[in-house]
Amino acid sequence: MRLVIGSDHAGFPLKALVMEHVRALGHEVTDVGSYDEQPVDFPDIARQVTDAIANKEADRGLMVCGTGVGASIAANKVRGIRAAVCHDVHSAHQAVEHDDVNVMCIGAQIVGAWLAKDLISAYLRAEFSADEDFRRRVEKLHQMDRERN
Ligand SMILES: O=C(CO)[C@H](O)[C@H](O)[C@H](O)COP(=O)(O)O
Repeated sequence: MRLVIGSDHAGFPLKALVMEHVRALGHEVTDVGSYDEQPVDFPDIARQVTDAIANKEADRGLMVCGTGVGASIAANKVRGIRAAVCHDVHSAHQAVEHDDVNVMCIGAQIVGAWLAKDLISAYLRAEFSADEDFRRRVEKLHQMDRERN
């Protein structure tokens, strides 16, 4: 899978740690920053992550900010993006299986490196279910997207 990964300053240390894990799992990673702990606004990074997905340069995204909250709010502003904060392994795979989440957001102030790696493994392993109930619900999300101003 082609993964685009981004963080703000608060997420940078954890992003640096987990990137190696993502590559070790055999995925291609594009890092859109930040590249150090200088303050940067998470919406700017979210835009780069979501652009890569919208332009089909990446299949899914991963964002790391302090809590994951700001990153998910920003990413969800973009058509076609279904972002979620996932801080437990069950949510990390079910978000994809049921809701076709394409940007997982994690908080570097909330989870440590080992849990982050487990969350990312679960997220990247998961695939959107063929179950018609889940497909119908996500289609309704697409419809809401189309109706946005
Ligand atoms: O968690 C975040 C947004 O939901 C951000 O990463 C920041 O940690 C948070 O906004 C605090 O900002 P600060 O500039 O790091 O104090």
